[in-house]
Amino acid sequence: MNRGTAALTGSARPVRSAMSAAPLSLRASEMSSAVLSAGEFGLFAHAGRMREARAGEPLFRRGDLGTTMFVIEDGEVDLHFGDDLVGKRLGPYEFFGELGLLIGNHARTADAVVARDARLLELHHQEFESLVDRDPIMVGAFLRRAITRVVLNEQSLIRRLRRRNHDLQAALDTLHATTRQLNQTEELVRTDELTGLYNRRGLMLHLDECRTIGMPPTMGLVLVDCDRFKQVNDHHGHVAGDRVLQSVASILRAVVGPDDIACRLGGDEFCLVVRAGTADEVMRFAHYVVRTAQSLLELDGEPGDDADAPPIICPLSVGACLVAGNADWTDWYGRADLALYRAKRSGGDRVEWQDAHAPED
Ligand SMILES: Nc1nc2c(ncn2[C@@H]2O[C@H](COP(=O)(O)OP(=O)(O)OP(=O)(O)O)[C@@H](O)[C@H]2O)c(=O)[nH]1
Repeated sequence: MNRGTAALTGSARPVRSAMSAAPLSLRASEMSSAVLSAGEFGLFAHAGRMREARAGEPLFRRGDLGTTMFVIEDGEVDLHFGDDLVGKRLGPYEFFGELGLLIGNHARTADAVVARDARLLELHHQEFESLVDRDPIMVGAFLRRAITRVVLNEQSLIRRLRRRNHDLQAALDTLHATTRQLNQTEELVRTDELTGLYNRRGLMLHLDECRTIGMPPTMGLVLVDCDRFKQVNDHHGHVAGDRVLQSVASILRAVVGPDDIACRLGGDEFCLVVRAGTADEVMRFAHYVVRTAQSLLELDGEPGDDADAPPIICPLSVGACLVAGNADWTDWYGRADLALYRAKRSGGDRVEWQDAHAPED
């Protein structure tokens, strides 16, 4: 055991006067100082042991149960508190690990590693107790200082954690706002601007999503195309044409349930993808669309109306079919398009059905 007192009395660098001289008049910053006075160092050296430590040598690790305190006589020691907490570098006459000394078997809160070759005084729990008789005033003052330091450290930690919580909350809020914006953007990308229905991209993405969670064995596809729509544009202008397209969208929106999709594929072509297991179910959707357009046309052309007023709707041609859930869109569309083609060729304003195995004309 190296008591090291000779080294202390001459070389000790008193950072301020002995604590016992005026402990009560000290400011909080001084009360929390981790630097020993020459008197304290000399007293502790009576009971503790001096030891040499090489740069890089670990003195203790976080979580180790400690019963000793260290004072640096010469050299430097780094304390790492882990995570993103700021570490500390301690120099001559600074002490650390005092909770191990005061409480005994206290889990270390930092890794202590020698940063520069050091000469250290190590003081054990029981060794410290033996100093109480030797100089109770100085020991009392040290204890008061050590406790103040612990309390101030705790308070500073709480403040840091509060700040970090606040920063985290702010980061979460930003994240939520960004997610909301992303969702809105994604919604816009999937939506047809004129009608508010899904656009072709939206329909494809929706079908992809349905495929990942499992498609029903059969679905109904209702392909809708405006009849002689070009004439509406040519006679009444593009704005009137837009209004007709919006009316078609309203009819489709009115007929779909929560599991169905109404989509504007492009131009004057629309479709419904509906949950259906039979031809009758699909045909109900198809007839509803054509008949609603017919009813609106009748209203539009009532006696007394201005014959040259822009129309609110135009006749619609519809091709309908049942499709297999595991088939792809090209197959679905090809089949419904055959029926639509027949409806157009027959003069439009009607529904045609395409059976799975019917001869294709
Ligand atoms: N107003 C308006 N017109 C559009 C829009 N998109 C495409 N069109 C027009 O829709 C018309 C479609 O013409 P066609 O494909 O010949 O269709 P149609 O006149 O209905 O002919 P059939 O289907 O054979 O009865 C074209 O004149 C396009 O310019 C749009 O967003 N708004």
